[in-house]
Amino acid sequence: MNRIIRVKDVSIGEGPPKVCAPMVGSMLSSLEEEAGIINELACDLVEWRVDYFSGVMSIDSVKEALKRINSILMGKPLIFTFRNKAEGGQCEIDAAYYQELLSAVMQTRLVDLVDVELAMEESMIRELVTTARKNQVNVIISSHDFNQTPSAEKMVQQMLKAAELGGDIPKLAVMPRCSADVLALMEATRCVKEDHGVGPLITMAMGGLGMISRLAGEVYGSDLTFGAAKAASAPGQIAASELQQVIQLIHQNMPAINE
Ligand SMILES: O=C1C[C@@](O)(C(=O)O)C[C@@H](O)[C@@H]1O
Repeated sequence: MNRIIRVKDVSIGEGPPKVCAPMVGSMLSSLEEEAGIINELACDLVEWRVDYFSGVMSIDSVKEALKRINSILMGKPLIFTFRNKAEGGQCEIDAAYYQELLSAVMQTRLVDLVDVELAMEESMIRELVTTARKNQVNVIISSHDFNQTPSAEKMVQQMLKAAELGGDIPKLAVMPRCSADVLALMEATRCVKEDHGVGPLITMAMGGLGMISRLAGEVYGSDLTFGAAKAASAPGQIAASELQQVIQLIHQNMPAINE
């Protein structure tokens, strides 16, 4: 399944890792401002972290905001993410509303990718994947651990499970406690990509210790990384423009083996 996902004119899974800037505004006015800033940034995609939005409990408000955001963003592919508190998000919603929200948003066809958490019930994940397919939306299936880094074996299993459930892009974010944890995240990513042939992938070790993983994805197999526009959405995220410079530097020096 190691393939290339094409969203608008961005190819995820080939060339240098793509840079995604998160939008974290709580009001429509701040989201509009962020979308304007992102238009000027050297980033490839945008993520709307809707768990930061004050209108998140109204599907109509979310749809309205989505239309507005889309009209400002000049064709950059959009990832729609509701991040539950247990996985580092701002608030918690029940499973039924999570499904209703994501399904309604996919049906607008105003998003290119949607983030679905691996911790959700399997049956719900499969239903969301079916809705995504019907609406030509790609699915990221994600898992986050803000406290620790699981064993490399467990991380491999999590990514393979995400792919088995129909995810187009498995994603894993973990918190390293030592340099061995950072290396374990990288090794797990390499193993899923090279030994199991599954990809594209998005992985990162968070915090300062993990920052190298946000820069060096092309070396070990992560195809997309998050860089801050107005504000960071996770520990260890650096400014998207600085991130892009380092990614391009690494890319220019990569041997042809990864071309
Ligand atoms: O899952 C992720 C990755 C992330 O947590 C990071 O560490 O950059 C940032 C989030 O906005 C995104 O949804």
